[in-house]
Amino acid sequence: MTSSSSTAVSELSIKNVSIAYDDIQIIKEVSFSLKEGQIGCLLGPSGCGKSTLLRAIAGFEPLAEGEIHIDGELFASTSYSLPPEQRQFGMVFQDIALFPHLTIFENIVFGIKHWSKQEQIERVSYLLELVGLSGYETRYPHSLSGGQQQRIALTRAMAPKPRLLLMDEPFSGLDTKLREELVPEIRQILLQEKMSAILVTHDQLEAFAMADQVSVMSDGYIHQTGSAYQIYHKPNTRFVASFIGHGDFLASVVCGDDCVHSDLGEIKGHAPHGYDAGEKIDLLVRPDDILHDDESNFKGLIVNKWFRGSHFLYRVRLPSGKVVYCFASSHHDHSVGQRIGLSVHLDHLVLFPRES
Ligand SMILES: Nc1ncnc2c1ncn2[C@@H]1O[C@H](COP(=O)(O)OP(=O)(O)OP(=O)(O)O)[C@@H](O)[C@H]1O
Repeated sequence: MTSSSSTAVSELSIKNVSIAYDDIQIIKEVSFSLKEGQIGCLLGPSGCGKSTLLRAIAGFEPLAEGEIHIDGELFASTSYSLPPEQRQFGMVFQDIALFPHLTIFENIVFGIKHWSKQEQIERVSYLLELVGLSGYETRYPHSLSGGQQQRIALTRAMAPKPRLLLMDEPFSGLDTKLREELVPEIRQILLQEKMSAILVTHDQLEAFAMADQVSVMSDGYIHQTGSAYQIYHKPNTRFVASFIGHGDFLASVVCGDDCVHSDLGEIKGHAPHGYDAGEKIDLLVRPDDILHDDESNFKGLIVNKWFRGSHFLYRVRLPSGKVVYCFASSHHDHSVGQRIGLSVHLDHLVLFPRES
């Protein structure tokens, strides 16, 4: 086999997949697809089933229901499973697991030893340049920093030109600063290689920085699959609304086809919301919907505050007694117990049926 015999771009389709351990359903009828060359993310709290779903895609878990296809070809169903080694997928894990006794070159060619020597040399040289580590061929893993080792782990997984790259919390062992640098860098590398990939993470900022589409999971279900913008601004369930970013639900009443009456007064949206006048609903309010404004007569009492460098995040008690988040520029340093002016910037109404 030569390097040209495998493809680096694939479309993945997960249809109605369920997975069970000892009759306990862990993954429940999940469906999503990933276009070729795109990066998807499975995002959710610990124990929601992200790794289980990723392992099933890799071929390590049997399906209790559903099908997995790559480019229209059946990879797994309840009665069939293409063996993992025949799927041509690459994998990167949190535990970097480079072989310590092998050089960087030997680590990277591990999955392409059947290629000709010349092809191996060209592939390693190309990939090392891509990840900014040209000339590291003869070094050993212990002489590399954590970020460099993770880049090599990625390089090793990409070397055979996998049809799909699966990454399970690959950045969680790295410190925050390094992660912030490395994540967008790796996204660029994957885009440049047009490599389809799926990232598992519980960190939403990492998901936002890496993925074209994010599937938000909870308790074995996928609640929503969409862009970072969609899941933040147009969450389709209460779970997504509260898991992604900060937010509060204000018990409100519909007062027209594009407006609601809430603790913030009457709020008019820019589009019809689909609820009937008089209906009781909950309105999602994000910190960036309520801004500190010295000129405003609408006041809130600060009950908590967090300095975030570029801004302050305040918890403020509204005149109604309800407590909400509020954004302020970092120069507006007020104390807990102080009353500050608030202005409401909310015209995209996200409403949910009232919970009793
Ligand atoms: N081999 C197994 N046998 C039985 N139950 C398992 C097995 N592997 C995982 N589970 C259970 O399945 C559920 C989902 O686990 P999974 O590791 O997929 O979650 P996760 O979202 O990746 O969590 P984390 O972010 O903590 O890694 C958990 O309740 C876990 O205890």
